[in-house]
Amino acid sequence: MALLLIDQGNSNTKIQVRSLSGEILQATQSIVNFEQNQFLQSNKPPISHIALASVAKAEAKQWLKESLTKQLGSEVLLVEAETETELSMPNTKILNSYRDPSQMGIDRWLAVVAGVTRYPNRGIVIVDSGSAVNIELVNSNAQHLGGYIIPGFTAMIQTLYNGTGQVKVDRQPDSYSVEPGDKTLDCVNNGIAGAIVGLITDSISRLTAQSLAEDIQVVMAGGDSAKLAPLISSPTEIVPDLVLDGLFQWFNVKCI
Ligand SMILES: Nc1ncnc2c1ncn2[C@@H]1O[C@H](COP(=O)(O)OP(=O)(O)OP(=O)(O)O)[C@@H](O)[C@H]1O
Ligand SMILES: CC(C)(CO)[C@@H](O)C(=O)NCCC(=O)O
Ligand SMILES: [K+]
Repeated sequence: MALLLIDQGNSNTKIQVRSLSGEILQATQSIVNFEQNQFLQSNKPPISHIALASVAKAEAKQWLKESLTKQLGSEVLLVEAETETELSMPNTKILNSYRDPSQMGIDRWLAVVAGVTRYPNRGIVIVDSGSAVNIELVNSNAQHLGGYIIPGFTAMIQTLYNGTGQVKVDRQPDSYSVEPGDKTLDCVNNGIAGAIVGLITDSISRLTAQSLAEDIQVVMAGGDSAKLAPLISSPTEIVPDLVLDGLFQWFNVKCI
């Protein structure tokens, strides 16, 4: 018996097959063609449960849900953000800041589930830098204090490229700097890196002030985390599969 976990983002869909005890048996970054998908056809042990966390457009989510049921013959459990979620550790539940949790992207909530599971009783700032960058502030009582959503690096570059006559930067550097630039390329790249790093740094300061904690842990996921992490002065851990880890924790508590 195995569990299929899916994180459908706005650009990529990450997938893992795990045993019911959490061991990762298979992992892949994308599924394009279900009918020919070796990944889903070669599964041993057979998949008994499917959990889907999606922030994609309604049609893409529906297509994925239907394709999975057709291909694998199991119902798909569609996971959604909620007011509070019990964790596997005793007496720990995470509390949502959203008045209407149905408006919160499930990837954000699962990142909080995974972050608190990794760092219970600790103030955490979670940064997921993908198509969008979202930042979550969580205090040491597992209360989500709110967060931020800004365009990702690529989206910011594209906005300048499309919206101006002369700011035609079309590539990102291999590493980020926040030094003031002396040519267009550096002004744009360092400016965008500075905007993201500045918001992360401000989030750390806010959480420190609000929760009277000094040892804030930063947890990062998403395509830009390796480039952003060196610019953050607080302890930082990169957890590439943070959302899938959270999805497993969620399933483990609710369904196993
Ligand atoms: N080699 C790379 N290839 C693609 N993107 C990269 C690479 N290196 C860094 N990036 C950055 O990673 C971002 C994509 O990150 P990620 O793969 O986490 O996005 P995503 O899965 O589309 O996010 P979402 O969950 O929002 O859909 C790009 O916007 C880009 O800024
Ligand atoms: C912010 C993103 C795009 C990050 O993937 C996603 O979590 C989302 O679509 N959220 C919905 C809006 C919200 O969380 O308030
Ligand atoms: K993101």
